[in-house]
Amino acid sequence: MPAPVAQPKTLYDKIWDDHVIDIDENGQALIYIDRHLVHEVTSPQAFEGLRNAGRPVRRPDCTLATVDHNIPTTSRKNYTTTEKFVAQPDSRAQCTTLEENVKDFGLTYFGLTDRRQGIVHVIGPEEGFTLPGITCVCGDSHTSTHGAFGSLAFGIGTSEVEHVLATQTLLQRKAKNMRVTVEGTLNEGVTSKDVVLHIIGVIGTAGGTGCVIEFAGSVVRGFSMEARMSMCNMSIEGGARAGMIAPDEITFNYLRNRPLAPKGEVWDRAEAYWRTLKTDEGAKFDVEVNIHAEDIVPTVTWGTSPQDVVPITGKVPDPANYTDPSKKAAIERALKYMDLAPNTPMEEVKIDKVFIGSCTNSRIEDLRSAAKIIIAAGPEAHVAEGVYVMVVPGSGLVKQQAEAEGLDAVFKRAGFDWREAGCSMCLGMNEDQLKPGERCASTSNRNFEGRQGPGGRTHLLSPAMAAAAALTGHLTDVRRFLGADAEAKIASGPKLKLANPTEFLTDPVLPPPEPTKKAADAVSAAAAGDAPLPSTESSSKVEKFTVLKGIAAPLHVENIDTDMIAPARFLKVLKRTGLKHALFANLRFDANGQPTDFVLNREPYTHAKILVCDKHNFGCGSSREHAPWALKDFGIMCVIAPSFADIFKNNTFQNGMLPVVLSEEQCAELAQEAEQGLELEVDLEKQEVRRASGKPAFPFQVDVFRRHRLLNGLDDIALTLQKAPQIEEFEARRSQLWPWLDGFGYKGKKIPLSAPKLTNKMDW
Ligand SMILES: CC(C)[C@H](C(=O)O)[C@@H](O)C(=O)O
Ligand code: SF4
Repeated sequence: MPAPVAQPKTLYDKIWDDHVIDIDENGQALIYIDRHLVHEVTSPQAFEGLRNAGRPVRRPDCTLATVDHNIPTTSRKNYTTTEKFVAQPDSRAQCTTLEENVKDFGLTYFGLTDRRQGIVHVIGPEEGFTLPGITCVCGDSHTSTHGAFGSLAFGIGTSEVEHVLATQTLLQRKAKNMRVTVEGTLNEGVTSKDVVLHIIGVIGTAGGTGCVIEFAGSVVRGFSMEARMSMCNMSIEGGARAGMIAPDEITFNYLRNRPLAPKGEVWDRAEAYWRTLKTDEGAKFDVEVNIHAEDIVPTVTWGTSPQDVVPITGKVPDPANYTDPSKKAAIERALKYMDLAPNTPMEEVKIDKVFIGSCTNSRIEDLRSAAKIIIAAGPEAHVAEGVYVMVVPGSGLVKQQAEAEGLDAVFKRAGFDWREAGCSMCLGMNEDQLKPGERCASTSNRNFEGRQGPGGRTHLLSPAMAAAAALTGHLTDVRRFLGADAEAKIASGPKLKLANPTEFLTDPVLPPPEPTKKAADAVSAAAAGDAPLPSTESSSKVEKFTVLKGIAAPLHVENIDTDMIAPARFLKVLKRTGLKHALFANLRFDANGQPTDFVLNREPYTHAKILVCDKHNFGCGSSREHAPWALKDFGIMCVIAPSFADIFKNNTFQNGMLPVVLSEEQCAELAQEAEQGLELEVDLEKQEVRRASGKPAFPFQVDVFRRHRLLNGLDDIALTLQKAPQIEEFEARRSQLWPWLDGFGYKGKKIPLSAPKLTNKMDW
C-alpha cells in the first residue's frame, strides 16, 4: 500500500513497496502477484502439484493461459482437435495437458481455435491483461517484456508457478536498482532491437544480475510500446531480473480500449495512479549506465551469447587480439561453433534461413518494418536464392491486423513464408528448426549453441535487418535499403493502410469458467483432511540438504546457459524427473547419439555429485526448471561457481539443491582438484567446502532463509498458506485501492483456501 514518501523512490521501489504483504528482518518478503501468465511448457508439474495437494488456483481471474512453444505454425484450416493437429507426441501431450488443466482449474485459455492465441508475452499486453504498476509473472524468462508498461514483471521457475497458482504470492528479495539511460539521436536504420543489443554488448550478459533495470532517457521515451517491449524483453539477456519503463501518454494510448483495461471512471482513477509511477528526482540507483544513441549502428551478433555483438559494419573478432585467456577461449569456442573465421566482415556472412518472429519482434510494428524493407527494395524484391524465410506473427490478432494492412501480401510476393502464431523457430521445441550447420538471421533473443535446433547457428538482429538479409542472402547493413531511392520506391510501391488494433480486439471478455468437478473434489478432499499432506507428499516436496560429499566434475566455460544444461527438446516432459539424458545433451552426445568425451561421460565424473565451474554466470538464459531437474536426475545436487544467473539460482533452491558462490580463484583451485578426481565435501550447516587434498576449507555465504529451508526440507507453499489472513487482508485493500486489478469477470466471490495441516517444521 502507498507509504508516505519519506525519501525519493525509483519506479521499482514504488511498485515493490505497493506489493509487499510481509517482510522479515532479513529482507525476505512475501509479495502479491497481480497477473499470472501460463503456458504449456512450464506448467504441467505445477498443476500436478496443486492436484496432489488438493489446492485450487487462488485467483483464476488474474490468470491467463495460452499455448505457444510446442505448436506447429502451419495453417489451422484443417484443425479439428489438438490431438490430431500436434503431430509430435511429447509436444501434443504438453498441449493437451494444458487444455485439461485449464478446464479442471477453471482458467481463461486462448487455445488453438481462439484468434487471441499467441506468444504469452504478446497476448498479455495486447489484451490489456498487462497494466502499469502491477506485478506480473510467468514461468518464462521473457516475462520481463511486460515491464515496458511500468510493471514489475519477471520470469519464474515451475515450482514458483505452483506457488503463485496456489497463493497468488511469491517469496522474493528485493533486487538492486539499475538505470540504463539512452540519450541523443538515433542513427538511420537503428531500432530498439539494435539499442538493446548494443546495451547488452556494453553491460554483458551478467551486467544486470541481481538488478531490476529501468530504461530511461529521451530515446526510450520516444519509442512506441512495441519498441519498448523489445527492449524490456531482452533485459533478461543482460542478466537482469526485470526491465521496466515508466508509463506515459504512449503507454496510456496503447492501453485505452484494450479488452481487459479498466473503463470509464475506473480508467480515470487508474490513470491518475499510473501517472505517479515514475522515479522521483534524486532517487538512488545502485548501478547507472549511460548510452549515447549516436554510438549505435545497426547491430548483429557474431557468437553464441547475446553479448557477442558487433556493428554490421564490423568484423568477426580475432581471438589473437585478446590477452585475457578466458575471453580468448570463449571467443575461440564461439567461432568454432559458429564456423566463422576471425576478421571476416559481418556483411560477408552468408545465411541459410531467416526467422522474423518471437516475443522480441513479432508485433505489428516489427512486421511493418520488415515489410517496408521489401517495398523499399522495389517491386522485384525477392528472397535470395537458396534462402528460406519464415514470418511468424506473435498472435492471431497480430496476424489479422497484418493481413488487413496488406503486409502478408508483401511478404508472400517476395517469397517469405507467412505462418500462424507461436514461438516457432525461436527455440527448438516445435517443427520449425534449423538443421545442423544451418545459419539463421533471426529477430529472436537468444543465439545460444543449438538454440534454434541442434547444431544450428543464430545471428540476432532487428526485423528490418532480417528482411535485408533475406533479400541479399547474407548479413546486410539495412541502410543499403534506406535513403532517397528507397523512399521513392516506397512512394510508388503498394499502399499499405495502417489499421487500428482495436478493430481486432472485439472478442467478449468472459469470466473464467468454473473449475470442473475433478478439481473441486480434490479441493474439498483436502479441506476435509483426506488429501496427502502437502509438505511431505506433494510433487513439490523439498529434500533436506545438510552435507554432500562426492566427486566434483570440473567445467571451464563462461555463461553456461540453461539451453546448454537442458536443451529445448527435453522440455516436453510432464514430470519433474526423467531428465538424466537431457543434461548437457548437446555436449554429451554427438549427432548419432554416441557419447562424446565431455567431462560427465568420463570416469569418475559419471558419478559426480557436485559441479565446479570456474567461470562466471552459470545458468543464464531461460527460466526452465528442467535445468536443475536434469542436474538432479544425474545426481548433481550442488553447483559451485563464481556467479549464477538469478532464476537458475532460485530454481536450484526450490529443488533442494545448493548453489555455492566462491571467488573465481577459489573455483579454479577446486576445479583443478576435481580434475585430479579428488572429492569435495559441501557442508551447508558450517557453510564451508572441504577438500580431500587436505588444503584449508573455503567458507561460503548463503541466504539465511534459503539455508534454513534447505537444512529442514521445508515446503514454501505450505508455509506461505499459513499467511492466508495477511494475503486476504492485502487483497481486500487491493480491491479498494486498485479495483481494476480484480481480473476480468471477477465477481468478488471468496476464493477457498485449502487448509494445510501444520507440522512443527512450519516455523515461519
Ligand atoms: C520454456 C521457457 C522456460 C523458456 C524461457 O524461460 O525463456 C523459453 O521461453 C525460452 O525462450 O527459452
Ligand atoms: S523467447 Fe522464444 S521461446 Fe521463449 S517465450 Fe519468447 S518466443 Fe517463446
